[in-house]
Amino acid sequence: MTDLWQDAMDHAVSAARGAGQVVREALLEDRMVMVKSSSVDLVTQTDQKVEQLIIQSVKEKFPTHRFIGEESVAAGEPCVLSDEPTWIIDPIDGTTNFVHRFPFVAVSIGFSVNKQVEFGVVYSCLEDKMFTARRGRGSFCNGDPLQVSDQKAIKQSIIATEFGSDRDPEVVDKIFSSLRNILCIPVHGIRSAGTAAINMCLVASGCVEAYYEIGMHVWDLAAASLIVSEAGGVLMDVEGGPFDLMSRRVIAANNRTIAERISGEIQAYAPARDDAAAPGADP
Ligand SMILES: O=P(O)(O)O[C@H]1[C@H](O)[C@@H](O)[C@H](O)[C@@H](O)[C@@H]1O
Ligand SMILES: [Mg+2]
Ligand SMILES: [Mg+2]
Repeated sequence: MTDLWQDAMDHAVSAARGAGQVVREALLEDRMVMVKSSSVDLVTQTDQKVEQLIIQSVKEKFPTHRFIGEESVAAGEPCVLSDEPTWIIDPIDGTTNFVHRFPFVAVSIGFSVNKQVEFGVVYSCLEDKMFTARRGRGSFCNGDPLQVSDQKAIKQSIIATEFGSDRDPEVVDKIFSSLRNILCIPVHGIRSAGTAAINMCLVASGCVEAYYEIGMHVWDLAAASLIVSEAGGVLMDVEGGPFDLMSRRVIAANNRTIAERISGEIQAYAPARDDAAAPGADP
């Protein structure tokens, strides 16, 4: 059976590869760092350039498609997930890593129709790993199939998380309280790659059993969420409900038991949703 979105997915893979080349070249040069919501929420000209390169190339081939791009939203574009075919782009996931040359940086391209992710592409540019997933057809890394870990015991698990860019002491207290609870289960270890997309691809690859975070955005999650679920993993809200792409909260795990155990240890809070300012969104 022909796949309606195969052409778009092929384009996403080639756009991500091209973007990765730009990112690698930029790492050899001086990087001018700017800030967005706070002094630790970083952006560079490379983030902006890569996003524009991807969007322009898509517009030429798929002129009716819509976009949610991290740097476009930062520049004032609306963040609307409609039923229309929508490209959800994080040009550099791991900008802080990129700025410091910490070697985990990804280009993330998700594609949704009817608010459902149809394919996801995460290119870990420095490792040269191309993670892909097509809904219903599995997840792959450089063409090899991915499968989540079969570990059932959280006490024999590695859990990934991130600290984000919110430095409100109350939020930081909650982050540390959750981390303490999970570490003291006890688990084998806690890891942070510095990019949500790569953390989730590590879950899909079976290297870590779960990843959780509050505060990242739809562009960090869209592509990798499908890569996790197509590798056999589960996605859940941090309070145990269904995963919501726009809620800025996620647990991605190898199985439901581990996801639920983590959810029981998290001190949850609710940052403003990605669609909070969208027309018709709940206040
Ligand atoms: O801003 P970038 O580097 O695209 O994305 C990062 C998120 O902003 C941050 O909240 C998260 O902790 C980090 O993992 C993510 O990749
Ligand atoms: Mg990101
Ligand atoms: Mg980014």
